Amino acid sequence: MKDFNMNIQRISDLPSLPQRTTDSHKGTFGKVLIIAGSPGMTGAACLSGMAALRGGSGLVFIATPVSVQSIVASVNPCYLTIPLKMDSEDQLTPESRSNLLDQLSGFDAVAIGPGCGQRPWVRDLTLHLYEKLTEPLIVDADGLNSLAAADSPLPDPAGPRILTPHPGEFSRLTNVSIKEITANRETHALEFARQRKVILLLKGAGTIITDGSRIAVNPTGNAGMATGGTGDVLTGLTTSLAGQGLPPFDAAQLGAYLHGLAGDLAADDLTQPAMIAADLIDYLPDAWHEILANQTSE
Ligand SMILES: NC(=O)C1=CN([C@@H]2O[C@H](COP(=O)(O)OP(=O)(O)OC[C@H]3O[C@@H](n4cnc5c(N)ncnc54)[C@H](O)[C@@H]3O)[C@@H](O)[C@H]2O)[C@@H](O)CC1
Ligand SMILES: Nc1ncnc2c1ncn2[C@@H]1O[C@H](COP(=O)(O)OP(=O)(O)O)[C@@H](O)[C@H]1O
Ligand SMILES: [Mg+2]
Repeated sequence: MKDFNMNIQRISDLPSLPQRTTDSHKGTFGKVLIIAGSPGMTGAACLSGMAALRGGSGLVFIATPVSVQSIVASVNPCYLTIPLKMDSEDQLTPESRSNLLDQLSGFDAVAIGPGCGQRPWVRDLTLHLYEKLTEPLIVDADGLNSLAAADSPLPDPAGPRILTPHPGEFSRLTNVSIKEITANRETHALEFARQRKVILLLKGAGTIITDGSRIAVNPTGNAGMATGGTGDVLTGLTTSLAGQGLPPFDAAQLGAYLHGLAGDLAADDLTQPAMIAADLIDYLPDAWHEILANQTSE
């Protein structure tokens, strides 16, 4: 039985936004960590970090391999970076791993996966965080591929989890073909979220957000967003909203809505063929304007 009780018809259907009182400070809007990037895929780390900033986070940290830390850090001065040091087996050195894990409780939300590559350290860290992290964890891209490659069945997670696969990543996670997933998106999404006790955000035209019982189909977005890096932007945005204290379902739903709205505004100005993922970052302020204006007027 399909339960589409969460379709957004009006902006006022959206989850409530984090409120900004005059005495707010950086800590009010969350401190988030995004574990992302690798040689050749530093863009994914930068895009998700910048999206988290434009999502309203107070502080954004990007943990990235030390070999690309200066590249990532050079792209935007507003986020901070944490170096990940690897050993000869391409695992985190014990010092680097404990340094990172010791800091985790200080973050309000953590993301792993964009541009990480399918490396031993990514698999080890993703599985550890997925099982043990008590804060919200957003798993995307190579984090999802790590979960899919896990030998044993996924454990029940210790905290809220938001998984953000596109159909290709979801096919790896479920061993269901992309064709079958695309033909029965809601059924497969509901079942996965219910079985794994996670929030699933299944990307595509009409992104689905479900916790296994509620389901929302995102009405914003367009085919101009079929360009590399737009999913990395969504990861940053969703992580930012979760880090600002939105319940995970709401963070995913509002993240998808804002992301697609920025895409629609970008397409109006730039055309669908010409828009790129970085434009979504530039159009997020306009998307926020539209949502904030409507929230006060309705
Ligand atoms: N500038 C950068 O640094 C970028 C880095 N990226 C990273 O590249 C890595 C690989 O991710 P990719 O997604 O590119 O590669 P994947 O191999 O995971 O996924 C691409 C394949 O998934 C399938 N697919 C995706 N969306 C689909 C849909 N809506 N319907 C049907 N099939 C669909 C297609 O077969 C497609 O070829 C990730 O770590 C990602 O974060 C990408 O995000 C692109 C930009
Ligand atoms: N035709 C489309 N209509 C609406 N949104 C789309 C369309 N094609 C792609 N998108 C959106 O673009 C993003 C692509 O994510 P993903 O494939 O992970 O990109 P990347 O990994 O390159 O960053 C998703 O949010 C998806 O919903
Ligand atoms: Mg992606």
